[in-house]
Amino acid sequence: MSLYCGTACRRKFFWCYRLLSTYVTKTRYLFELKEDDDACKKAQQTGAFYLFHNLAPLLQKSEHQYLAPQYSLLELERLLGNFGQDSQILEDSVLIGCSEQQEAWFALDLGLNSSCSINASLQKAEMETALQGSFIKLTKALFELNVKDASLLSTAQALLRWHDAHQFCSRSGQPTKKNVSGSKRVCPSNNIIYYPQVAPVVITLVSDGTRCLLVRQSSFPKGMYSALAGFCDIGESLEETVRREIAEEVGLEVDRLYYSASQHWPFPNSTLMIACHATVKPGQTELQVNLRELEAAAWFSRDEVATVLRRNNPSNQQHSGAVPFWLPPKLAIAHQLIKEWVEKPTCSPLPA
Ligand SMILES: NC(=O)c1ccc[n+]([C@@H]2O[C@H](COP(=O)([O-])OP(=O)(O)OC[C@H]3O[C@@H](n4cnc5c(N)ncnc54)[C@H](O)[C@@H]3O)[C@@H](O)[C@H]2O)c1
Ligand SMILES: [Mg+2]
Repeated sequence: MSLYCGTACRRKFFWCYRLLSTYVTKTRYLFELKEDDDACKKAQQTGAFYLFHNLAPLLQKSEHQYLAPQYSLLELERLLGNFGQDSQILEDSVLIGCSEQQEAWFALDLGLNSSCSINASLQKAEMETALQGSFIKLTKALFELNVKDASLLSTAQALLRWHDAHQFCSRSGQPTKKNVSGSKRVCPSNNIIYYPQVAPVVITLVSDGTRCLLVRQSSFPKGMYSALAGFCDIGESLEETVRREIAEEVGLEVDRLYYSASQHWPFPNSTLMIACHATVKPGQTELQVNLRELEAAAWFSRDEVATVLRRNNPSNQQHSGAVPFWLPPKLAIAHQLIKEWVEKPTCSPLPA
């Protein structure tokens, strides 16, 4: 096919373009911004910025939840000017998404010490006053954000953290340079390209048919039980990770395995949580808890779990000195997995 195919072809392209869904158009636009530094710089002119300070997002408290305010490039430049700061810090911003109307969204950390920002450590309290908000740890705020902001800020924090931790090439020791969107970093001395990393983690709700297995680590908030989770080792398939983790942590052998859903999880670093249901053979349910990994593990009936899901707020629970039993909050995939088990006793098997 020749490169130039005339009016008919242009018309065809026009119709193809018109037929693209909003989702596809948005995805193609984001792809262009990731690849093309000039296009991304242009998008910053009309884009919106979310602010962080040492990886804590700037939030404003409304009646029942936190809201994440956005700022235009002009507003940011004015703000930086008021604080006597160089607008060079804007080069540290990372692309985190865009609206359906193709307004690009960026995240910028005003408190991290980055190689390309001269005065990166701005006064936190003064910034908060000027911005009429507070920089709040994501571990505290995540569950009080709407779904869209929770997802955007999780992505933003993961990307900002990755850039902060990958300032130097692990081969040459030289400073790496980020592209405008922040989708990669390159070592100018040897052209090695570094891409943001995600660690795959499986999270599995094990059932014996009538009961499910819930576990707790000593690091969990008091009284909270969750499904069993573990990082994938190099060389493993997801199925192998599930079998190994369950054997390692509670001494059980998996009989059948079903995929459920997945979720990006920002804590403690960026992980991709892959959620599964698993069953063990009837009669092979005796737990041998690995106390190096877990503080406790136990079987719970459907009724017990359903009751806890209905009143799942530790502070609402009336208890006479006893530690309340509760489950992870709605936003966590563990919650969705447990709810799915309570509502749908049988799940469809993983497609071959
Ligand atoms: N979103 C949810 O609903 C949910 C629920 C439970 C756990 N999680 C997340 O799952 C993750 C893994 O759970 P776990 O702690 O039981 O895993 P785990 O059972 O694999 O134990 C953690 C240990 O694995 C090792 N490890 C191997 N690869 C690692 C890597 N890439 N990063 C960090 N440590 C690594 C470390 O020694 C670490 O102490 C945790 O980060 C936790 O935040 C999320
Ligand atoms: Mg684990």
